[in-house]
Amino acid sequence: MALNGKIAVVTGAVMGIGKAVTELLLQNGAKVALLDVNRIAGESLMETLKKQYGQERTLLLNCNVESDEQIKAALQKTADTFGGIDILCNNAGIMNESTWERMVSINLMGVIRVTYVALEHMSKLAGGRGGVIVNTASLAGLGPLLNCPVYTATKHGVIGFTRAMADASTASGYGIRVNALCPSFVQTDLFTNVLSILRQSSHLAAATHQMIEKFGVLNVSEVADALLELVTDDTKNGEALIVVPNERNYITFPSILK
Ligand SMILES: NC(=O)c1ccc[n+]([C@@H]2O[C@H](COP(=O)([O-])OP(=O)(O)OC[C@H]3O[C@@H](n4cnc5c(N)ncnc54)[C@H](O)[C@@H]3O)[C@@H](O)[C@H]2O)c1
Ligand SMILES: CCCCC[C@H](O)/C=C/C=C\C=C\C=C\[C@@H](O)[C@@H](O)CCCC(=O)O
Repeated sequence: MALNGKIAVVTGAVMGIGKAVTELLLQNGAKVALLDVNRIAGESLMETLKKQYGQERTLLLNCNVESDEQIKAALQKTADTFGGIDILCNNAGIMNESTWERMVSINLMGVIRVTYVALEHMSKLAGGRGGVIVNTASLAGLGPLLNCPVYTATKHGVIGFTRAMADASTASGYGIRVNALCPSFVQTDLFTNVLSILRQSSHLAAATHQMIEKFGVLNVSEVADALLELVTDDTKNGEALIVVPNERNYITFPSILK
């Protein structure tokens, strides 16, 4: 998929990975609707983006992915403003085991909610143009992070949902590719905040720090570049792309599961 003129929706767009994804999509000629709950950071980012990319290529929408009503309004506003939706980046997510039910509602259910509403705009069966959906999972979606079992479950769920939706799209003729992005640790507020929480539960902190040593820490640009590959490579559907520093690999799932 060539990005010039394409219309993208990014959730969790104003900080961290989502901000880097938004900027990379704009650099490649797309229009971007930024969906987020952080108004202050969003308004500050929009000032920068409008100066760099003009007034017409970005749209900031206050949207909590826990709210079906807000999601429907945001995607309708995007379609009305830009003329449709070609790309969806389900990126919004949190890491807080002490509010695990909210984390499930955002990390997994949020991906499901936004995907289902986006199908009404993107699917060729609904009069859409087709397109691509990339869900930000995690390396913790492929293997356990012992200090955050519920987070691990949400990311495993994102990958399962992604692969099932990819198969459903192919079988149904939606014309939509659906892929998962699985970064290791990334230098963002989410990562920094978790490290500070971990200090309070030292019995697991050591093991987590060993994993950080093992997998390394990515910068957000490396993650955004990997997402761009999933968006632009029309051969990718139902894939899970692992991203670690200086390396990217597509996971091969057991053939019995294909
Ligand atoms: N940082 C990492 O180590 C890492 C690694 C792998 C995957 N991930 C995943 O990447 C995604 C982005 O994480 P990040 O590290 O950039 O985090 P971040 O905290 O830097 O940014 C997350 C963004 O999502 C927004 N957000 C949070 N809850 C929301 C909601 N209910 N509705 C809408 N927006 C909401 C926040 O306001 C923020 O702008 C998450 O899904 C996370 O699980 C992060
Ligand atoms: C503590 C910060 C939370 C960040 C969450 C974010 O999604 C990042 C996750 C990054 C890496 C996850 C790694 C999971 C690894 C498991 O699959 C397991 O294989 C680890 C085994 C480690 C070892 O000792 O070999």
